[in-house]
Amino acid sequence: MTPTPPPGLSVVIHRDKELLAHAAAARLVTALADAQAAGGAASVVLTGGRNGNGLLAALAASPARDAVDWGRLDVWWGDERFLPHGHQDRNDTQARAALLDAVPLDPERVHPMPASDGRFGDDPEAAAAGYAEELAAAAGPFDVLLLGVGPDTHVASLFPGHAATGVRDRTVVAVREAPKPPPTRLSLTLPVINSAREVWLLAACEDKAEAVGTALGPEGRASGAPAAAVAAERTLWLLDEAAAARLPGA
Ligand SMILES: O=C1O[C@H](COP(=O)(O)O)[C@@H](O)[C@H](O)[C@H]1O
Repeated sequence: MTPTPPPGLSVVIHRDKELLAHAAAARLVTALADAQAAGGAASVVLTGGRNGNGLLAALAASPARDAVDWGRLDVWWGDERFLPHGHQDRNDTQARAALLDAVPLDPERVHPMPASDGRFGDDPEAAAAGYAEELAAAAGPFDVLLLGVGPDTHVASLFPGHAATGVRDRTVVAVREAPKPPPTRLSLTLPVINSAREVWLLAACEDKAEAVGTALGPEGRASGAPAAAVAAERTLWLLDEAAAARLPGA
């Protein structure tokens, strides 16, 4: 029997990763346009990784993208690889290439996490504190926060069993010795992630099936999977069939 999901959590399964990217992009256009209609501005927190960048590329290719008023969108990041500005492995470099450079954003509303050659120098703790200050100065909860799910169940740069994953007293944390390169990263913490109005977790392809099965399986949070600890007002898992293959009842 398939267990009943906790309140606020839902799972949508698409045929394959391309359809997932296009459907998630369409969903994001609607969510941001709705938030702007209701409140004037909207905010989104971007993720790195294959599925997050796939969504942004699908959005760039969609004629519906202009339903978003890009000049009234605040863009934040959920995590960043702590590398020099413009490095090709930085999540913000990849997001700019996939979408951001192609839409008329207000540069003042784009909030990349600091780079290792930026104003805090090569000091990730100072950079995390600086981003936390920037966040604190912003109004209101995020409208949509995107998370890619790693094959080890990590989200943002919160890895299973890693000290940063347990941090509850800050909004942004420096991550050292991450198991996935590069080892030094910055990440939002779980309390701020869970304070978003909506969090969407994206996972596609076979290599994510075990992680998805663990996070959404009977053990849930007790599994220690960071992805299982994500619980916002609305938590939406957006999967393809391959990533959903080990869900309970699949
Ligand atoms: O390193 C990272 O990995 C995850 C997942 O990436 P994927 O390529 O396995 O989908 C991503 O969510 C995170 O933002 C990123 O820094």
